[in-house]
Amino acid sequence: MSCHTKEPEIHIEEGQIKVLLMGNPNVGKSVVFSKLTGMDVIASNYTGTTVTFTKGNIQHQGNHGVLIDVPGTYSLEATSPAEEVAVNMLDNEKADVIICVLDATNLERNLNFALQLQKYQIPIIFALNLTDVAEQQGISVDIDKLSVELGAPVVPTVAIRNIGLRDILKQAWIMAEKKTVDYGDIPENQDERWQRVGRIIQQVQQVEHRHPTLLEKLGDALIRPLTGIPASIIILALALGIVVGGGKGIRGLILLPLLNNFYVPFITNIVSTFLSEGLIFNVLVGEYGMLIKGIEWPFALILPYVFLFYIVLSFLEDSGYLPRLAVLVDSMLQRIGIQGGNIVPMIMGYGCAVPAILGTRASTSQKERIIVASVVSLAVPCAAQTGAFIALLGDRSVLVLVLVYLISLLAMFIGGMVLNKMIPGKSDPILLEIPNLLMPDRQSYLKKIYLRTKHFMLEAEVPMLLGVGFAALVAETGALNAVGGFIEPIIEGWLGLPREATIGLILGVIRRELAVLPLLELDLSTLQLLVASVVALFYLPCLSVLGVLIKEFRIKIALAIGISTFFLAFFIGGLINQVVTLVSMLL
Ligand SMILES: Nc1nc2c(ncn2[C@@H]2O[C@H](COP(=O)(O)OP(=O)(O)OP(=O)(O)O)[C@@H](O)[C@H]2O)c(=O)[nH]1
Ligand SMILES: [Mg+2]
Repeated sequence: MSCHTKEPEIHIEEGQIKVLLMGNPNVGKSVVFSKLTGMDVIASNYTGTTVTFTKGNIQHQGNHGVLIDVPGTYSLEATSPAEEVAVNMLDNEKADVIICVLDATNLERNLNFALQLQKYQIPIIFALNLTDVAEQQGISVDIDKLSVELGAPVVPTVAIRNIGLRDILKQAWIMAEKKTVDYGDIPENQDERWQRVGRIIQQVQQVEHRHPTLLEKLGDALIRPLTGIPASIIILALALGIVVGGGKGIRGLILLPLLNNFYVPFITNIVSTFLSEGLIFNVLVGEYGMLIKGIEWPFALILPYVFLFYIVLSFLEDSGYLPRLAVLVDSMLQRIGIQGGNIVPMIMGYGCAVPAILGTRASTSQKERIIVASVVSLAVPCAAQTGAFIALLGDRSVLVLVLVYLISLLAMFIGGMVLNKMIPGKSDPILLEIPNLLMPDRQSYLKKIYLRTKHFMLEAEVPMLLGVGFAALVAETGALNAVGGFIEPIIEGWLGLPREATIGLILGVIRRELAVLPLLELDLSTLQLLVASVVALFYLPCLSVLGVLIKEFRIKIALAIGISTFFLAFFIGGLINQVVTLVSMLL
């Protein structure tokens, strides 16, 4: 998952070979890519992790080449934008070699794809991956026979442990030398192909019937409603407990005391030795001081939650739990016109909406993509905004905190149903693939958490500093009064909030959590907290989300999403204020 969306350009120099990494979804291509290139790309245990291509450099004994990580695809007739990327790469890139990764625990389906690839007449090396999991399941494959059947080298690999990868690299150059290949008779149609696959499987694969492992039993239990639903409730509650409780602990016990007892006096002292009180002094270390809030907000308030959220999310991703959750909620989601598989990008939206929206590329219908992207932009608070909500409400009113999240769920559901009715077309029923339940690989798990947290810090700190600086200027120069006076009827009349709440609305344009954080500095009643939080929840997708919406859909759709969330924010927030005020007057 990455918050930047620029697609790399492929540039090949003289003498370099170009290698495509292809295969069915979720077979370990991205792990192979990371290991061979040393570049960090995200790998997760579900279909559709990679939705665009990434290019990296490889070398072997002084030879150089370019390796391209491609989204997984079930067949060469693309059914989703992600698969389209893969098929286009094959058609247009003139690769010297293809490394086709096969899942040893799922050989039949993988071989079907392998045979389809052969018609391109490009040299192929097969990496028979996940052989560790296959072994646990009692599956063994005769590598030599498979290699003869496929007319190409087959290398057994365990990508997460680097096993077999050096061999793959060596073979890549050997095969690139061969300009022509001969795969013999390539099956013409699907039926012939499946028959051929069946014959190969009979020749090369042996399955020893043994008792299912504990992980396999657990994996099954998590899908069956009777055991799966209670388990999902426990898992989600546990996840919430870790993020909310853990974040609060880290913040209250470690970060805030450090900040208030050491950092703030220290920095205020330094600044006051150079500056006397005045505008610049206040912008730096005053109420909204850049050096105070610009550090406190991202590091002490938001970071603990973002960090813990990624610890939990990455675990759910790598274990293969998310597709299991998707099966359980499938019937609920069908009601709003989307398949269960879309729960994956939706859950990712609780981290950041940008990768969530990109993740919809794995979806097979444009209608579903728009529904998921809209719902995530409208009502799913990102990890940073969740941190801000907890900071604002955790101590003052847990009830409001719970209400905000219930309202968010309700809005997702209603929003989805309305869009389902509004947008023509229907979603294709597709069987969701359930991966093996895996124990996350410790090294890649930690790396992923590190990458995501680092990315958040880089992405959040600059806008946060600028935003805080802007807020300080506006507050110190009195410009806020001018703006505040202009929209007073809305802020004070309709929403019942103090004029200073306008700062949140101005900053919220930049990032979602900035719509919430300025409220911390105000003394709000419980009702005001609720109203302000609801407005902040729906308010606007942040700038980078708007950017990705424009890129992924047409600008018209991006604008429609932006404008509707904006108006809904004021409408729903105000409605809550007016209704509660009226009811309390009547009582
Ligand atoms: N046990 C084990 N796990 C593996 C191995 N190779 C990959 N994995 C895990 O399998 C999952 C899928 O890996 P990815 O690299 O994301 O798969 P992909 O083929 O890139 O998937 P898409 O991008 O969705 O097409 C991840 O959770 C990996 O950690 C392996 O050899 N053994
Ligand atoms: Mg991938």
